[in-house]
Amino acid sequence: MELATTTNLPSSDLDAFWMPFTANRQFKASPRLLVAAEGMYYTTSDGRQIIDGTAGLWCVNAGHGRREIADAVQKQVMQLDFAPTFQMGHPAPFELATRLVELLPGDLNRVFFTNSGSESVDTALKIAIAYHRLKGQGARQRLIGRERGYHGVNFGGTAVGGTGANRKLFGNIVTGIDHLSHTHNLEHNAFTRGQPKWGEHLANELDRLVTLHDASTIAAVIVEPVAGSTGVLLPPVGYLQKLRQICDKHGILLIFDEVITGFGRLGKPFAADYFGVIPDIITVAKGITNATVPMGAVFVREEIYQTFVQGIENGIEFFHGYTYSGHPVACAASLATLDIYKKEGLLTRVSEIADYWENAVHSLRGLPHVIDLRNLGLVGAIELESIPGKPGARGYETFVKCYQQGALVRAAGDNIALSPPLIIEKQHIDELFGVVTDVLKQLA
Ligand SMILES: Cc1ncc(COP(=O)(O)O)c(CNc2cccc(C(=O)O)c2)c1O
Ligand SMILES: Cc1ncc(COP(=O)(O)O)c(C=O)c1O
Repeated sequence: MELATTTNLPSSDLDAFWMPFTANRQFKASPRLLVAAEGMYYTTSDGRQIIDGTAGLWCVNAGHGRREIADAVQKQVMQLDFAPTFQMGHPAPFELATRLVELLPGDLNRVFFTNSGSESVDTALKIAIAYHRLKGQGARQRLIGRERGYHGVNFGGTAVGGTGANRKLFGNIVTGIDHLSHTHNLEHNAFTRGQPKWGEHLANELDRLVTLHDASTIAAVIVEPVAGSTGVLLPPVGYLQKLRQICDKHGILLIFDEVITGFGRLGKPFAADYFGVIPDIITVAKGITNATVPMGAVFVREEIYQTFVQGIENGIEFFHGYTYSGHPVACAASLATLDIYKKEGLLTRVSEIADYWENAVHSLRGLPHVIDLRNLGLVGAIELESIPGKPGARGYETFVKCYQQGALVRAAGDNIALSPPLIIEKQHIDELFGVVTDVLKQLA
């Protein structure tokens, strides 16, 4: 089968696909199509090579076109394309779960497989509520998220998420939700290299919510250790540690949503390792298969799992799951991905290049409309001053101009987020920031 390599798609062929998180009319009037990818580069439908500054969508950690993963997927499809894991099984998810928990800190020993980050988040939230019920504390149903948080698009993740645009069309889909303040503050932390110094005290808001609702009604707090989708907000020094302490004090479960930070993004296997804070539950997706096949997972502490299996007399302990939980082909892709991470040291490689990356990010200071620069590990953000009355317009213009001039970046409002594959070399960093610098200089 010949793969499409040029954009000879008649415009009518663009009609049927309802694109996610996209201005469909604007895109279809001037489509940006990628037709191939390898290593650090995409090939556009008009034959241009552009550098991937976003690892696709924070997910192609090992770089594009990995033959090892393709071979593993092909072999699995021909050997066992699909088998159910409801009251049935096949070897791959058991092998993968064992491999995965070896990477986790503490006693996060058990893995529930999903198909996405959104499914991982909703699974984690259901586990938290059910856990408390099984412990005889069924009143603990409140879930606490954070402003500007992103936890996917299923009902639970939307409800605990903190971005108005992602919530306003859907009303009050889940009750019993509250939010902590976000931690972004330009007055105190602008242009900070690494973790901001101001803001630990914001974690104390959790104590205020406990006073307001009473701990007996609160099941869990869910945060992204580094908030990605909103434009990269970093935890102030001490903030996550404070959240952990307050959760422990009140018997509240702490959930780290590591869909972005998981699998080496910060220079450690997980953000939990990087910050030295072990949550009760971790959600992942994206890098788990290097984005080759959709997959997610939820890691839970041993005591949570034991509460389920001991809390139910006999039979099914957790009435939850997806047709494709532990899908053979997704598992094969993930096992091959973990092999690459191990062989190439990608779960810790970022620590070797983080300083060079940091200097590249902060080299943008003083360019037109740049009001903040943020970095940690191999994540970066450029905050641009909004055009009055047109929030997001400058970010979108920067994204389109970067695409036209040779780089894929991510616009989150007027923030430009950067999160390249972890295989990036210094010459790629120079290329990426060369394009970004040129584009920023062109901004009116
Ligand atoms: C922290 C977090 N949690 C959950 C999800 C949902 O995962 P799925 O998409 O696989 O259901 C995400 C996904 N993160 C995500 C997805 C798409 C775009 C962007 C962006 O930065 O614009 C970020 C995420 O970043
Ligand atoms: C009617 C119906 N809806 C939804 C689902 C859930 O689909 P998935 O398991 O892919 O989440 C199923 C699964 O069997 C189903 O039969």
